[in-house]
This record gives sequence, structure tokens and C-alpha cells, in this order.
Amino acid sequence: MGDEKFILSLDEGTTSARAIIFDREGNVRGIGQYEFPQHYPKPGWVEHNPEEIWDAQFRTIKTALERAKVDAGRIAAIGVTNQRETTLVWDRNGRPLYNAIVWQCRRTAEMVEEIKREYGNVIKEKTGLVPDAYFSASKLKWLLDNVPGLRERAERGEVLFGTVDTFLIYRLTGEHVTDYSNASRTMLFNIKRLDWDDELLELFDIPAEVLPEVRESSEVYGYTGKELLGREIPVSGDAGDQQAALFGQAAFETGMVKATYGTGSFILANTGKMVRYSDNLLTTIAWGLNGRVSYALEGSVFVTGAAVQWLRDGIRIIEHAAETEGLARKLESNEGVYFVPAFVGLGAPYWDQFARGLIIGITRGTGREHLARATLEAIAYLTRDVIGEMEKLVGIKELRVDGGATANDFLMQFQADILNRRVVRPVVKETTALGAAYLAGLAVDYWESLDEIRRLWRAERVFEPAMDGETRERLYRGWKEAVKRALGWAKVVGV
Ligand SMILES: Nc1ncnc2c1ncn2[C@@H]1O[C@H](COP(=O)(O)OP(=O)(O)O)[C@@H](O)[C@H]1O
Ligand SMILES: O=P(O)(O)OC[C@H](O)CO
Repeated sequence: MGDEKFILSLDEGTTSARAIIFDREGNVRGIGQYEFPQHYPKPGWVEHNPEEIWDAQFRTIKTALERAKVDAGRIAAIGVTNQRETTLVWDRNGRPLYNAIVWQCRRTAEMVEEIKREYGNVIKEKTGLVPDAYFSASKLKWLLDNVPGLRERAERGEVLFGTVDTFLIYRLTGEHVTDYSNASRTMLFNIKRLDWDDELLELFDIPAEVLPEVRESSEVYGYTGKELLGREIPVSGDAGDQQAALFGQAAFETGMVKATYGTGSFILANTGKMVRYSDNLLTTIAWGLNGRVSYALEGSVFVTGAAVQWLRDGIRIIEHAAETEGLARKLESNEGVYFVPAFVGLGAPYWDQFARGLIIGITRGTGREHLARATLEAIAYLTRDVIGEMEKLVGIKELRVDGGATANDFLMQFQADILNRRVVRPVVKETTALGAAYLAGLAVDYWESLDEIRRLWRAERVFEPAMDGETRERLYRGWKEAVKRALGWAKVVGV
């Protein structure tokens, strides 16, 4: 139909930018995806060039429109979702003043260790976060302290700070805004008062002039300049990628949980109006919508799909990630072999930067099928670790899943078995982009209500738990023992 309208979703991830065009039923009508370079100026440092992000993202829009065979005039609204925490500074002409410091970058780890000792509890109380170099605050302080002239210019009001959503929206519309979900990852935002926190700004020495205005996740922030797409299109959705995935999974009620299995895994539980604190999980804002904010508990697991990549590119026992499934199925059980993929330490719920990878239980009969199986099982055990913590605070019935590794049916069934919960895989796997599209579409009445979105969400396959309780707990006990042996290893060997 010549007059059918669509929503364009921009999903700017850590390694690639994507643009996806969705129709009213939430179907994918066209995708553009381009990778952009990663820069590692020193060991442990990770940067992106903002111009490279922008170029990749802009090209994806053109490609997605071409593939969907629609012109920009038929885009009703644009939604933006992004790798979170990554920190950028630019001037009022939109010119970047330094490379983006990526969420994975460890350059401020020591600075944060010091601050954590004295202010750890205050920061957790105000922001919901376990102080870490992962979040934006210390990265922004580093920029202001280390880029010549930046602090003086910032004090004169010439410098704008933002996460990637903010940079893209500024380039698209000229507005300097972010949403509650992204603001909650900066470690500068008070998640109860819903405002930038003066005490934290002082602690990190951040002039308030650089901060974006914090808005709801679904409202019109501005319109694209005509020179970009030939049209003024409303930009009306913004959320961090993990929160957008929760929204795309239609996980609107308290206790609904999603897990995204990519390079790492991010598990989020909606806690509704309640700000729940856990020692080992993050408290974060899910989204701001219709005048109120919803909260979530989050478990961030740094290495899951990346362990499968290691089997492929590191020790080269497979050629494609999907081969792990057939290999794992060759065995009746793990035969006592466990793999703890703590390549960069362990995130939630262990938070041990000194843990290192470990394979244990090897015998003369151990082969690549054992390693493949142990890798997939580890992904499921790590998810159970997080869900176990969440269950102390919210009741959980089932797990909605998305991301690359959910294509693996062995993993999904094992996940259901080890959680003793239903695991549900949706028809549309692009949940992150879909979530941002829904947020954008709701703001311009393309979709009417959460009820309508709830109805659009459909399961492709449900994995029912089928393992007996004794086996489940025996396997999981083995995992916990293996993890114990991996903790603190870098300290033991002094590397
Ligand atoms: N069939 C599969 N079985 C297990 N892991 C897989 C499979 N297909 C992809 N993966 C893993 O999923 C990850 C890619 O998922 P994706 O959602 O694209 O991640 P990201 O957005 O983090 O780049 C890779 O780390 C890959 O190893
Ligand atoms: O770019 P992704 O999909 O790996 O997501 C990164 C997370 O948002 C980091 O917190």
C-alpha cells in the first residue's frame, strides 16, 4: 500500500549500528547494519570515533529504507536505542571534542576504587549502581581533567556531554536530551528524585552546564533537519538497549524478566514503581512513560556469547557458533566438565575483577564436545545465578529471551531445565530495536496503548523445564564449586 506508514528504529550497539523499519504489526520490513572500528589506544582502553558511529548509523538508515522499499516520507517517527554508558563530549555545532569512551574501557578503574571506598553506599543509594568504571561519571571526569582546555570551555557553556543516544538525537534534531533509562547509567542521576544529583556532580567535579535535559522515553524530542532525510520526521523514542529490549518483550508488569544473550548477557526484571536494592545486582530505570517511571533490577554478565566466539576464534574447535549445539547433543551429560568463562573477571552477581577463566573436570576422554557443552551450560548457569538473586526480591514465572545465542535450542532447553522455569522465545528476535520503535510509535499515536503492544508480542517457541530436581541441583552445585575455584585467580598468580 502506497500510503502505509512505518517506524524507523536506530539501534547503535557496541560493535555495529543497525536501522530497522517496522510496520504496524511489529514486523521487520528492512534492515541496514554496518560495523564500525574499535580503537584500543592502550591496554584496557576502548574508544569509538563519534564520526565513525554517525557515518555507520546514517548509512544504515539509507540501506534500511532501500531494502524496505519505502521513502523517508513514509516514516511516521524515529526511535533511538544505544550501547549504554559510553561517554561523549561535543560542541554546540555537534563537533566531537574527543573520542567516545566506551562502557568497557577500564581507564578510570583506580579512580573509582578510591571513590568507592568512601562513597560506595551513598552512590548505591542515590543511583542504584555498584560504583564501577563501567558507568559514565568517571569517564566524563577523566575527559574534563585530561582533554586540554575542555574544563574551561565546559564552564563557559560550550561543551555538551551525552551518551550515544544524546549524540545521535543532537545530530538528528539539534536538541540536547536523554531519557531516564540512559540517565540512570551515568552514576550522576538520582533515580528516586529523578534529577541530576548535586552532591555527585560535586564529587566528580562535573559542571552542570554540560548535562542534557532528561525526558521521558516516549515523547517528541525534536524533528530531523530537512538536509538529512529530506523530511522533518519526529524523533520520539529513546532508551538504553537493554531497557529497550525489556520493552520490546512487552515485559510491562512487575516480575516480568528478559535475558538478552549476545556477547555478554543482560538480564532485567521489571520491578514497576518499586525501587528494589540488591547487594549483587544493579537497580536501574526501565523507562519513563505517561508521567511515571518504571524501575528494573539488572544483572550484567560480561562474557557469554563471547565464550562461544573463543571456541571458534581462540582455540578453533568449531567454525561456526551454531555447531556447539550438535556437539553438545552428542553427550548425555556434561560428564563432570565445567567451564567458567571469567575472561575479564566476573560481573553480576560475583563482581570479582580478579576471577579468571577455568575449565575443570577434564579426563583423558574429554573432547571438543565436552568443551562445547560446558560453554553452553555455563551461559545458562550464569543466568540462573542472576535470576536466583532477583527471586529474593520479585516473584518470577518465566524468562523471555532474545539475542544471537537464543538460536541455540540446546541452550534454551538447558536454560529452562536449570532454572526450572519456562523459557519463551518470541517471533520477532530484534527486540531491542522493536522496543525503541514501540516507544517512538506510542508518542505519535502510531500505536495506541501498551495493550495493543502486548497483543502484538507472540511466542515462537516455549521451552518447558523437563529436568528432575535432584539432577538440576546436583549440576548447579557443581557449577558453584567451579566458580569458587575461579574467583580471585589473577591475584593468586599475580597477573
Ligand atoms: N547458535 C548459536 N549458539 C551459541 N551461540 C551463538 C549462536 N549464534 C550466535 N551465538 C553467539 O551470540 C553472539 C552474537 O549475538 P548478538 O545478539 O548478535 O550479539 P551482540 O549484539 O552482543 O554483538 C556471539 O557472541 C555468538 O558467539
Ligand atoms: O552494545 P551491546 O548490545 O553489547 O550492549 C551494551 C550494553 O548496553 C552495555 O551496558
